[in-house]
Amino acid sequence: YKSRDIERRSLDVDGLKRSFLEWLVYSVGKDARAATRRDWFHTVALAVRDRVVDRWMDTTRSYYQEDAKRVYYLSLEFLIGRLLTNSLSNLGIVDECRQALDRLGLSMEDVVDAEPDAALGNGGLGRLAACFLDSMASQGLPGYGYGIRYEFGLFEQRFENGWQVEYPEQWLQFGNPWEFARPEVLYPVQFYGRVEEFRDSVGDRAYRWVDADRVLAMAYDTPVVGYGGDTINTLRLWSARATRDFNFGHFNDGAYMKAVEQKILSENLSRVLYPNDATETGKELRLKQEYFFTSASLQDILRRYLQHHTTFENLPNKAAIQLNDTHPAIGIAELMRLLVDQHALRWDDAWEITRATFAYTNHTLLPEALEAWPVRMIERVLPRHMQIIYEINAKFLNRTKARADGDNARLSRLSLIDERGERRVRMGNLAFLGSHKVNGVSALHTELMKQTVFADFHEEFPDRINNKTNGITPRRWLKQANPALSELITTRIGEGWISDLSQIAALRDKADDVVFREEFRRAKRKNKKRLAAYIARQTGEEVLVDSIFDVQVKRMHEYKRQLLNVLHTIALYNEMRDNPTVSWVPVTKVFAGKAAPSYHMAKLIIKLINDVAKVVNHDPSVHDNLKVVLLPNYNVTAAEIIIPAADLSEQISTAGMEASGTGNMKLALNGALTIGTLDGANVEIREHVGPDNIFIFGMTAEEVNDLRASGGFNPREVIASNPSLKRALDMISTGAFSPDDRNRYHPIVQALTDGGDHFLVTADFADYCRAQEAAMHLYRDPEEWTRKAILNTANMGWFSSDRTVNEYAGEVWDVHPVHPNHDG
Ligand SMILES: CCc1ccc([C@H](C)CC(=O)N[C@@H]2O[C@H](CO)[C@@H](O)[C@H](O)[C@H]2O)cc1
Repeated sequence: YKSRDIERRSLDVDGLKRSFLEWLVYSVGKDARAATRRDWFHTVALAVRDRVVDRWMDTTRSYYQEDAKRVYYLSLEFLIGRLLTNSLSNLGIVDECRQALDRLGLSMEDVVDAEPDAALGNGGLGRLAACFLDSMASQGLPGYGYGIRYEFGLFEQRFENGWQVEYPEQWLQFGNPWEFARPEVLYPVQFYGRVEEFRDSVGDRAYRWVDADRVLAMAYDTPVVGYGGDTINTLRLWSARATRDFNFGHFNDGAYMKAVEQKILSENLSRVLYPNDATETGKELRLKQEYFFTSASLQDILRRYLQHHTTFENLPNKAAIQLNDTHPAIGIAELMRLLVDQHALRWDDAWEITRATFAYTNHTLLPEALEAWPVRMIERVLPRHMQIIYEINAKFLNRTKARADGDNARLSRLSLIDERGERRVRMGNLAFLGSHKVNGVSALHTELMKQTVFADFHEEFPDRINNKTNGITPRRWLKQANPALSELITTRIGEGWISDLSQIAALRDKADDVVFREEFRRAKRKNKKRLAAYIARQTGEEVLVDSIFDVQVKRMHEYKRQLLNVLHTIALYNEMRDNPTVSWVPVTKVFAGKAAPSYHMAKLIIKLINDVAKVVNHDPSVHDNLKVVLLPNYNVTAAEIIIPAADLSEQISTAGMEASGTGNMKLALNGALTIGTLDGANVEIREHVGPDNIFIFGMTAEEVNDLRASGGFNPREVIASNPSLKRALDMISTGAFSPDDRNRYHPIVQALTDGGDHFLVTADFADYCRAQEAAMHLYRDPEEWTRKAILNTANMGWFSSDRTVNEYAGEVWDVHPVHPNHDG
């Protein structure tokens, strides 16, 4: 059915204006005079939905009609951000909407700013999932996202006296106009209970999971508008519901809290996102969240499949399930349970189908981030799954034993169970074993996976590990975030680059075009003015627009080495104070990023940056030559303001520790020059932009490994031999930046000295300063700087997530674009 009222779907200014007024009055229930910015946002969003729903249904209908193979991206995180500009831009009606609002006396910016970020993720992994959704829809691939509809997303970060303080992020407070509640899509999910063994109809041993607690998973669907609006895919997020909202028995006994206890406890499952982005907490509720959304998603996937099929051997040809890290890896045991216990398949058949259906992406090698759930906990929370994991392990080790010829150390490394100390289930091993393909997220990372965490598995299954270097969507991260540069590019090479970023290479020869360079600089300067205004609003600091904007924006983590940047900042500060007559290149150090609330060292680094900023920004002896700002509450929307304004992109992690990075890609695409180590995707960025257009420094991953293995590294020696490093560290340790608490930074200084400087900050300091000087020196030559900046933008085409998802589609998922027919 399609509404005959074509008005409702018209994309012209008048049609939009009328829809806005319709929705405001009849849905938001407000008169234009009384409407708030938020009311107008809801109104515009509802009107945009009208322009989406029909094509959404056409898309889904086409998938059914063609019984197309679908991709299911299972992720505990989707860092979506705002959706209004994205939807308008992908539908191609941004200007029409702006004009319609204008005629109503409204500014588009005000309406856009009223939308809260959907911050359903921590950082890289969550944002990658969101970029992949945009790319799958824009490439016409039948891709579904499955996750959790957290009531509270990633916390709001505020600074109080320079310290990070977390506040609940209530994104749903005023409702979410983009989601469609699906109360009829409801699945039971069980926890606890016990397993009963029985003989099935043919006398075979069978198992049933009984006396378990039940929670209901209810679906909320959000349309994913592809570029051009041809394909509109679905993001299905699960919300926990109690099987019984209210217990009258308890109520009648006056036990009011008990009356709603089950409801509260059940709904806790989708209450809040765990704010750790690289340290597993081992909390039972986290395990239950992982199982909750995975079980509901698999039940939904099988229901959809069984609408066209009666037996399961075809499942791998109709569904590709991607595990976004190990967080949904329990899904392997869950699919086995559904196939064996509920659909009575033979074990081996079920295992073949499971392995052929799943694929797993690893996003980190950090030991503390690799999930390993206590056997005792899984036995209690998911008793049947623990049995199944044991069975999988037994069959695997029996099969492997022959090949291991007595190398028990190897067998115990391969085992799904870590027998050392408290017995734990290695979720990475389970994910690897239960998948037909396993990938890393950059060329270097994938090689390191084969050499370290999965070395034994790589030997066992030499053709399973493959590389899929990350990417970013050029729609949000260039077209929408940087209209100044996008319009310039489109005027020069047309707009094909938006859906095929490889076309941006046509800008290469524009690097030598002095006029284009001037226009490129003007676009950058416009973005820098916008950021300067944002910095003033957020921190009160006035920064010099023509200073070099040296940007490090990412989660706070020791391996990302914000500390190395701070030490350089202090060294530069000292040099400027020592040489006030020198004509310095003015520098604005821009930091932003959240620390996991329980990660105290990261929170101390935040305080240090704020303390250094306080001293430097108010020291008249360096005037405006150096400003340090730490912007609060870094999220997708803040990134869209900061990234287009950056001149220098800080990608300075200890080599071998950043799996890929994606901020590095966004910054280079927006014309920033990278200063970085040969880590993660920095290696491939250098290959594409050219070694002359990037500032590389520091040890390679191999050198880091050797140095660590040698055990011979003594940071105190390095510090003693580097006066500017020593001076900077002495200032920190003597309270130069914390006169109110001189020992505040003892833990940091300790970690960098006697603590062995695990992240090799002191070891890379000198070379980092050399690279910084090279960058400052080049910045004195705007023409040469701009030429290199243009060559960065022009050579970042390969880092589009369209390329990445097409590689997955061809080499892992075996899925093909479907072109929905919209003239149904
Ligand atoms: C169990 C707690 C936890 C939560 C999240 C994670 C993520 C894997 C951390 C993460 O976001 N990793 C980042 O993933 C990006 C996308 O592939 C990469 O670009 C980053 O290098 C990587 O740090 C690990 C552990």
